[in-house]
Amino acid sequence: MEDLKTLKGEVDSIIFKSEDTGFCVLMLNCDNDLITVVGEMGDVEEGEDLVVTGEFTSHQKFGEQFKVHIFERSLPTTSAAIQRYLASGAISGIGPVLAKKLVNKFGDDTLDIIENTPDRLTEIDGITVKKAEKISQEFKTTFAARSLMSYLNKFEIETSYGIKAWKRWGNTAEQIIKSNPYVLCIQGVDLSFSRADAVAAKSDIPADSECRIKAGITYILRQNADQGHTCLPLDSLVKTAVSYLDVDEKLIKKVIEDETEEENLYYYDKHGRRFVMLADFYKAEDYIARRLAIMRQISYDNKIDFSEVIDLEEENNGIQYEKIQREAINLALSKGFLVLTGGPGTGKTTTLNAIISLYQQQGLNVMICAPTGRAAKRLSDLTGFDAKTIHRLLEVKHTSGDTLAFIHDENNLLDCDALIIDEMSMVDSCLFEAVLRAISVTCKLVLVGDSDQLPSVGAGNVLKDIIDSGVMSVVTLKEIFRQAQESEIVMNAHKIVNGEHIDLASKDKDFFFMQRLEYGELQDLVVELCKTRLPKAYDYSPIDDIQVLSPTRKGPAGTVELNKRLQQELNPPAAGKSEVKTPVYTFRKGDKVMQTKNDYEILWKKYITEDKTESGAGIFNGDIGIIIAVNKILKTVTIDFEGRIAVYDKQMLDNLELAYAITVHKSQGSEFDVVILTVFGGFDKLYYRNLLYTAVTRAKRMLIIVGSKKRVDFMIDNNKRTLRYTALKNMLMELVEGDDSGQQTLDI
Ligand SMILES: Nc1ncnc2c1ncn2[C@@H]1O[C@H](COP(=O)(O)OP(=O)(O)OP(=O)(O)O)[C@@H](O)[C@H]1O
Repeated sequence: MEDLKTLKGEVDSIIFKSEDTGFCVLMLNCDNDLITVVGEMGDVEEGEDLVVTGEFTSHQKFGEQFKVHIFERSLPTTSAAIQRYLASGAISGIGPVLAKKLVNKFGDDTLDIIENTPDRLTEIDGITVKKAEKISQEFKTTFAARSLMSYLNKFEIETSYGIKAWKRWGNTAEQIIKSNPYVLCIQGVDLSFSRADAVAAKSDIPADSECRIKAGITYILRQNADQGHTCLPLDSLVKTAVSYLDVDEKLIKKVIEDETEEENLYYYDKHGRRFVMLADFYKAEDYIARRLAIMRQISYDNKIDFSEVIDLEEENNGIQYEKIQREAINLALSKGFLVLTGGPGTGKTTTLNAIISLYQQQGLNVMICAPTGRAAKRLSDLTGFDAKTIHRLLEVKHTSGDTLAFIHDENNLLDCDALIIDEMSMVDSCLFEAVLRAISVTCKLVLVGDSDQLPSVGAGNVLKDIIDSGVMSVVTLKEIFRQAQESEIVMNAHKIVNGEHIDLASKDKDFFFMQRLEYGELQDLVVELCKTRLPKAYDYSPIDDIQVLSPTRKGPAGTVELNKRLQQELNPPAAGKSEVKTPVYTFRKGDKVMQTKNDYEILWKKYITEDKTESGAGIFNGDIGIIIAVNKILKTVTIDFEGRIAVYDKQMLDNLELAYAITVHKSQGSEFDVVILTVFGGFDKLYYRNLLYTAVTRAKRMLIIVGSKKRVDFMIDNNKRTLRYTALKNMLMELVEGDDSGQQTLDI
């Protein structure tokens, strides 16, 4: 940033412009010198005057470019520039012909007349009073957008935030932001609190102003929601807010009180302690609790015995269900609500298949879904039914402000009589609320999952809260079936979850341990296994079959470093393989990549046959794909996400990572033929039992742990279950308190 320069000139031509991000490539005419200028400059048009501050950078292929950090724009002043500006289509309703007529008539005053005395436009043939008004209005709207971008740009806030604010508040955006810059932190615009705080400080908004405290409290609650909490104890929230905002405790308490009166925040009291909840989480957990309580009540008397149909199902399938499996099937048929839980190999899928089959025999329309694409695919493979992701089932609806809404809700229910959700441990409170809103109260619901897996990425602990409430029908399968006992992956997973140390010396089955106590050696071994040993010995594909997992992103055994090594070995640079660089990674054609954030707007296309395509929107956190093309000029990357083809621009690449190695958290809900897990070094708090259990249960055929035996034992001993503050369990218990409807929690 030391060599910042300022250029002034007129926009000669626009080479590329992204409507979503505001990223532009344009030619700027600076005293008849044409300079390539790149950066986020929003809806800039040909003919405009620009003042850009930035630096010259050298591009391997395109030569010298000027990279913009800050830009200011002013409207063109000369007749020629005004004509070019209007002819470019900047103001809708004016094309090249009308632009010429206007400038011929009004010369340098054209824009002034359009803005301030539009009735004079009627002096031109064909412009009615109505059209003149419309043109003037259009000009003012466009001008307001430009003014907003320039205003934000003064604080070095990127145009992409301006575009989101503009979409949200339109013409009034600038005014709203000037009086309260913290509105930029709302969901959908998503500027960080500290950046909005910097704008406020420069705009002389006092540190103890109500708008700052409100935004600060929301920020603390949202940050904690990102860690999984749907609520926070009032005392901790106040303490954190006092130190973070450096504001008097009384003021903080008063703002929280006011916010609860406005219903932006809610209090929830449990075990004599007061908690504070953001409105969306309060409403989600409250709704879930009420709906489940109703479902429980509806099936209060349904104690029908389905033994005969279960006998028949056994006969048809040549299988004898265990007593506990029969109980689960009977509950699913009679009660209409069931949580089916248990570790690997305990018979969940077998039980589920019987439930689905019997539902269908009863003429019920059954739908099955899972939270991620990979989990849905696995479920389809195991059950033979077409399982969808929850997002696809509910169908994402686009709303202003980028908030998530679904086409299926209480006004447009899903046409199903029974819904099965697998990998329920990954479903957060808001998503489960959306599911319940989209099904009728009489729709049967079976939730399948393993509550010992890591909890959902989003806030809430739904599966565990429902189980721990003790008031809903839950069947826990504990016995490991004989076939599954053959697998050391399965047996060791159960030992891990029970806190038993495992035998790492065994070498003859599917579970291997390779000790490496030096980072370089550890990386070398991971590379060697992926690149040569496993492909040679077992014909596993390094990209499709093998997945490297690590508890952490950081450090030599973390995913960032491992990805760089693996990329270098598995997909090195080569002539004809174009690439694009981001601050963390270089992305190259052929790379295995992963989306790291839910993005409901990314468009994709799927080729069904050569000339038939299906299209849709949404690439989600954890989706893994392969880069099939890189456009170096536009800095776009085309990715094949298991058949869905999506094009990413520069900004979207921020949410993309190399995926030769991924964190255990990101692997939730997926299974891979071979998992190589690194367990060495790193922060103690990332090395705990449930994380190891989740990693081990991702492997279908082979698991190889590379690292330190001491660290593996430490993980098994560290039973710090991540504490989550949530309200659902208590809400449910309160609602059914004293109601003895005979729900069963079977734990055999
Ligand atoms: N009643 C039964 N009698 C005999 N074998 C059974 C029975 N139930 C399940 N099995 C077998 O036990 C093994 C594990 O069952 P299943 O795949 O249903 O478990 P799961 O809990 O879904 O496991 P995972 O979570 O690992 O997929 C399978 O081989 C299955 O065929």
